Amino acid sequence: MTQHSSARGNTESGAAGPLAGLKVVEFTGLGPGPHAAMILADLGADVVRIDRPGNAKKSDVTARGRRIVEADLKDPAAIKGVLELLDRADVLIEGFRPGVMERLGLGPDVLLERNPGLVYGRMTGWGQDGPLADRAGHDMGYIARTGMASLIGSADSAPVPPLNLVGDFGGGSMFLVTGILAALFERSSTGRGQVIDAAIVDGTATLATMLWALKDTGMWQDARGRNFLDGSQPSYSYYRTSDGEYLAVAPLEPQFFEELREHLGLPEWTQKGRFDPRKFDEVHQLIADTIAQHPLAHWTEVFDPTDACVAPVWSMEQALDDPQLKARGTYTEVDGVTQPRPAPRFSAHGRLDPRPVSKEAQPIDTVVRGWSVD
Ligand SMILES: CC(C)(COP(=O)(O)OP(=O)(O)OC[C@H]1O[C@@H](n2cnc3c(N)ncnc32)[C@H](O)[C@@H]1OP(=O)(O)O)[C@@H](O)C(=O)NCCC(=O)NCCSC(=O)C(=O)O
Repeated sequence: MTQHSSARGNTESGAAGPLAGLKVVEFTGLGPGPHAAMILADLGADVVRIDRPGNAKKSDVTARGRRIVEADLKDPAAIKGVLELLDRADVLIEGFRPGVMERLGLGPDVLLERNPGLVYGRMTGWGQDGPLADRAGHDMGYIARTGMASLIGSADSAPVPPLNLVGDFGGGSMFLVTGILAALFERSSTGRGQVIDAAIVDGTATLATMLWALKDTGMWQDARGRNFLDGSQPSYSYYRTSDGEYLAVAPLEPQFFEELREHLGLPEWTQKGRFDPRKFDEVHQLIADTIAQHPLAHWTEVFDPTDACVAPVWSMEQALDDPQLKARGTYTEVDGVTQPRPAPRFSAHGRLDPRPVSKEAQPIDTVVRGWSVD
């Protein structure tokens, strides 16, 4: 019944990329689960998304590159088709509250018994166990409990939410993808799949390992607005230009700060003074006053050819015209929708293009037939 010896079996996706032939079933969730499924699809996997009836037409670009089947999972007849699909799958992704899949008869015990090679990816905020496992949550709360939110923002203000990039995607989807790929590697020698319990709190904590290392060596304070990477130090800060835009100024190393100093005409003592908290305000003011004299375009022209580690703070739209990103083709357009291109890049495949968003559901039987058992 299972096909776990082959991650490159029959598919209808015809996709290019290192994961071509990998069969993935995604149960539509929020944020990180769909993002992880998107990354696998971007890299060529044949991802089939199981959505609620009527939802396919609402798909947005985060659903790119997938085929969609609609199924009412509370209907036993629909579950039968879903089980047939999962019998043929390499990977499952779900992001419901713990226990939801079990109540649907789609828990890991049932599915791994039927398909021992299945890699069963579970994406949650709190994890599959612990006192909060059953509680609802969002990115903001997950990163708050890891101690990370307390470090972002200035000393005299509330923490600043780093959008949902740190928790949902940095600590969430990226670790789910890592777990899935690691389990597939292990399966290639054992033939067996396993359950991946990807919790945003665990991933976020691991993302911050360097901060724990710095704290251990006395180079990091457990407080907001007191550390060299949080914008409080003058040579790692945002500065306002004469046209009301912002410049990111980040020459941490002496040789790079020296380039900044020369181009801004700062006095020599600022090289050392920038690390002295008693001089922070003075150095900050000197840099701010100089940068405020010209518009962003001027500073970009001055600093782009240097190693001063200075960059314009673009809006999303401005980023599309950034010369470096344009040269790399970081963004592209598919069916009239601007979006980031798949990352990373593979020498064997060149630059990958995103596949379009499908807004039409396919019958599940068609997909099952296409995923023939080897
Ligand atoms: C996000 C949630 C709090 C949302 O909670 P709920 O809306 O109560 O959803 P649950 O997951 O508990 O349950 C989903 C229910 O939908 C049912 N369900 C799901 N799909 C279907 C289909 N296709 N058909 C019929 N029924 C369905 C499923 O059986 C469950 O029913 P019952 O079993 O009958 O209940 C939770 O899913 C969760 O904790 N997920 C893990 C963490 C997470 O994803 N957090 C948000 C990250 S995004 C983020 O932080 C951000 O955007 O910000």
